[in-house]
Amino acid sequence: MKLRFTKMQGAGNDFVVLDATQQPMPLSADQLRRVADRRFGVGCDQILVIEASTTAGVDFGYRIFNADGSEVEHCGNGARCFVRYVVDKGLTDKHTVRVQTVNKLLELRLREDGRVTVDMGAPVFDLTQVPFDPTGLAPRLDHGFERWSLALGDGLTAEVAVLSMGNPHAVQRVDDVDHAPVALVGPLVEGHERFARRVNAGFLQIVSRSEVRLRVYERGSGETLACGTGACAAVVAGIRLGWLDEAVEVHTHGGDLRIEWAGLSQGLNASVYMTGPAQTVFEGEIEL
Ligand SMILES: N[C@@H](CCC[C@H](N)C(=O)O)C(=O)O
Repeated sequence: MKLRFTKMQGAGNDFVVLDATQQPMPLSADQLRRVADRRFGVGCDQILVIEASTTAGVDFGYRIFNADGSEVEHCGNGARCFVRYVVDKGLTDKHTVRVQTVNKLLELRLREDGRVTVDMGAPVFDLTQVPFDPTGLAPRLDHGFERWSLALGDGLTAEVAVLSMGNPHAVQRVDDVDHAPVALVGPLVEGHERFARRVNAGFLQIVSRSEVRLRVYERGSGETLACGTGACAAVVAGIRLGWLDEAVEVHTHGGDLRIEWAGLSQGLNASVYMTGPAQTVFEGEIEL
């Protein structure tokens, strides 16, 4: 079977985008892994599948698969590439589109300067929804928000803030992201037994109240150059812990994202807004 694809990237988080608006594209987990493989396939962090929608007020369906073939709920950088794709391909003439993921309705806006702003929805702090099991742990509280000490084995621990942006995140503060042990600690947090569906592990360096640096070891894909939902989760955690103001520039190894959340002034269920780049890299066809 021949598969036509578009390769895209947002702040260096890269995607294979598949158009399933005309016909369904039921790929097996093996086929998804092959597409994502950087040596035997196209290579990407995530595969994004664009589907037609039959729901009133919803323009498209949006399915997301990690490089390991697992289907996930949300992808922030992917959402920006999504709107760039449907506009560039003429699948819509709207510059604000509404898309349905497996658990969220997102509004994506293509701006005049080519960047994209996404209403990422409200963060979720209910631990059962992350899901995270804190049984037997005593949280450390700052400004009323918890951080949990996770035992990682061999005397290692990580103190993480836990929340969901539709997908699960555990954010820890580090002094310097360049020297943070992401390759060692990332997988231990990602697969920690307290996270029943695994978790994205964020490493956050505070530069000032409006500027941070971030690395994320992503569930199902390993460390990526940027993670949009990870940036939202890290900024929301930093705001709740009293470290950050409501608008924050996030520097990742792949580019910069702007994250805004007015949760302390407008209520915890205020939406998080993310703005950043989205680009097409090339198009092609792969035999599966
Ligand atoms: N790169 C993404 C997140 C993709 C999904 C994530 N790995 C998960 O399993 O939840 C982003 O930009 O948000």
